[in-house]
Amino acid sequence: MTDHDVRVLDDSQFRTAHTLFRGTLHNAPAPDEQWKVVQESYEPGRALGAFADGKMIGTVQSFPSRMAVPGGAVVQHGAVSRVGVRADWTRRGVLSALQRAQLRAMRSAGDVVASLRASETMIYGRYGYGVASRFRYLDIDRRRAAPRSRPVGRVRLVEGEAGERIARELFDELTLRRAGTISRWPSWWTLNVRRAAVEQNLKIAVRSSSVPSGPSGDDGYVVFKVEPGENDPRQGKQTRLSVLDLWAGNAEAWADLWLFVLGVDLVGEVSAEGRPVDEPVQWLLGDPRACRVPDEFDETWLRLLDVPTALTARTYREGEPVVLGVRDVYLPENSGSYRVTADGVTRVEDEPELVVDVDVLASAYLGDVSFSTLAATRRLDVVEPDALARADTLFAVAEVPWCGSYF
Ligand SMILES: CC(=O)SCCNC(=O)CCNC(=O)[C@H](O)C(C)(C)COP(=O)(O)OP(=O)(O)OC[C@H]1O[C@@H](n2cnc3c(N)ncnc32)[C@H](O)[C@@H]1OP(=O)(O)O
Repeated sequence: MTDHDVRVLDDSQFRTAHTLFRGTLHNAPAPDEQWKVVQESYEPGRALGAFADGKMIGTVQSFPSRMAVPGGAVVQHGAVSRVGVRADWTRRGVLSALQRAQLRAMRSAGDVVASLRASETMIYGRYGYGVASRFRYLDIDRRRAAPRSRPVGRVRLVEGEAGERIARELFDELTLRRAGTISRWPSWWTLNVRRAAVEQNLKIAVRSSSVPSGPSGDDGYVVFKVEPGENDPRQGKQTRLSVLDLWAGNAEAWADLWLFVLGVDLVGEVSAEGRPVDEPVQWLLGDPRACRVPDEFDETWLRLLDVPTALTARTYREGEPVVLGVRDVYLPENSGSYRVTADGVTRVEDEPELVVDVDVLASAYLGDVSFSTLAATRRLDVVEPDALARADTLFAVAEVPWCGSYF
């Protein structure tokens, strides 16, 4: 018997939930103007609240989305966000109750996977979420960078709603190719681009090739902002240009967009966050040391909600089969043995050769970490030692997973 219960919220309760969540991040309630934009991002049926004595004490929410998995298939995805429990109710099992209800609700709604960005790394593993992609920060000393080439296509600044419209169209065209990328929901753009465009003076530059490929010829964009720094007469103006969102349909467009931001005058440093770990920006530069990687971070915390469907959705490399045993406490119907082969996956009664908790399977699922690494760090049970090499071969991917959308 608990002293709280969990319910699906109706739209009259969304603002209370949002205020509660902001409070758990030590932020004041959203002012009315901001709430007008934020409320569109609450989806009926996807926001839950925990209640005690008739008062909301915790909340979780998810956005409807899709995610690309290795091999190119796209699965239904719940993007979990706005998780918070009031400070006077923490460590009494409220989040656990919310998670139990949310995992069940998302699975029932047909979400094959869920993902989130974790405020702290100790929270979500117990609920079956595992780190499945990483991102990195870049800081480029623009005056030292000495780019090796010049743009070969055309990069133009597009202002106002036209810029956002082109960026959205290009994003929809270019995402869901790399494993781990997700579709964005309409309010993502309203909150992260339209509102920020006004508040933070965001700029959007669009790249087109000299030989048009698609109908518009546009094949990439970058959203960035420039924060003027102190005017120090010894060093010139230390102004920072931050790359917030950069997507390109091909290598030429990618290089042109980076060369464009590196070419903006009166900027001391070009920085970026949330970039893929395999992005070779330093190779564009005459002085590769001008590009520093100050940090690498966990990005996607992935939850396989429907393990058989998720395992079947991705492809596998040529190799000998392996039998994986999966343990899932919160969604026990996922527990069992799965025979993974180059041709697909079947549920079996065989004894497993490797046994993983569902959060560890999530970490291996997009290909970011191998079973051998997980075994070496004591994250899985090895019944049959030579199964590790077989699992590594089957799950290997050519390109590291990356999401590139913060929520
Ligand atoms: C996707 C996102 O939105 S990320 C944002 C997450 N929200 C925040 O960080 C806001 C501030 N924090 C909070 O609101 C709360 O502390 C929450 C939501 C993180 C946790 O809520 P709680 O109701 O305290 O969690 P609950 O009591 O169910 O904890 C379950 C277990 O997780 C552990 N746990 C929960 N939070 C943490 C934490 N931050 N660090 C370490 N362990 C934690 C608890 O100790 C407990 O362990 P036990 O089962 O061994 O006793």
